[in-house]
Amino acid sequence: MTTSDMVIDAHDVTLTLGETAILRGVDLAVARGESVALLGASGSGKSSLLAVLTGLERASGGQVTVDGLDLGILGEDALARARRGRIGVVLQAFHLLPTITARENVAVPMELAGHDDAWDRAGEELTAVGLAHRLDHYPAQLSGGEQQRVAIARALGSRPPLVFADEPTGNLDTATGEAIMDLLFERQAALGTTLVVITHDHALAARCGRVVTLVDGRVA
Ligand SMILES: Nc1ncnc2c1ncn2[C@@H]1O[C@H](COP(=O)(O)OP(=O)(O)OP(=O)(O)O)[C@@H](O)[C@H]1O
Repeated sequence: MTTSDMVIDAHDVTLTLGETAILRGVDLAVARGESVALLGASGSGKSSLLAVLTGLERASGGQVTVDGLDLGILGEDALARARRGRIGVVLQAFHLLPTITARENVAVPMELAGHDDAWDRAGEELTAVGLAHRLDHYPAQLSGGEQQRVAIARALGSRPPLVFADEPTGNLDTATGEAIMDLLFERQAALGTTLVVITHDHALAARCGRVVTLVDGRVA
């Protein structure tokens, strides 16, 4: 496989905050269209690695390339643009804006990513995740599972090549969580998206094509 087939190509990544070595030489290569679980116990460094791979935190050492862009050499503005266009994120706690509707929550990031037809596409995305009847609802009017469906529509709406799902079922009961993962994998397969699922849940991790385990800031 060539480097260009890799959506994530990280070499010897270190992250040191204060005196603490948090990531200690992480190597991670994820191919286009792959689904990979990043599995690890609490404190193993999953969130820190996510922050580095999404450009929210700069690595202290090593090289991080995402969709062909070397994050280490980008300025802040270019990093922010890269995040908007290339990376979608589904978080555990939904993180929808409470004062705007489901449709607006999906449309706003699409507009920021430069899509002229964001409003129509937001409607289509929400329909694709089974929420055609909830377009004008505010987050507080939606169940936890429905809010997570909105979060999936929002993350995949701009068709980023790479989507991270950080404990995407964490706030949900088992059946709802499984339905959310079914939906996420279904949309990933339909769109050919690369998906990285960050989790401490072995059963969830096993549903991904490959499992990468982090132990104490290193890939085990
Ligand atoms: N700003 C910081 N300064 C110093 N240490 C930190 C900082 N942020 C995180 N850490 C430490 O880095 C280690 C990894 O934390 P991280 O949040 O990445 O782990 P995690 O695997 O995501 O854990 P969890 O599943 O509990 O969210 C932990 O020991 C944590 O205490």
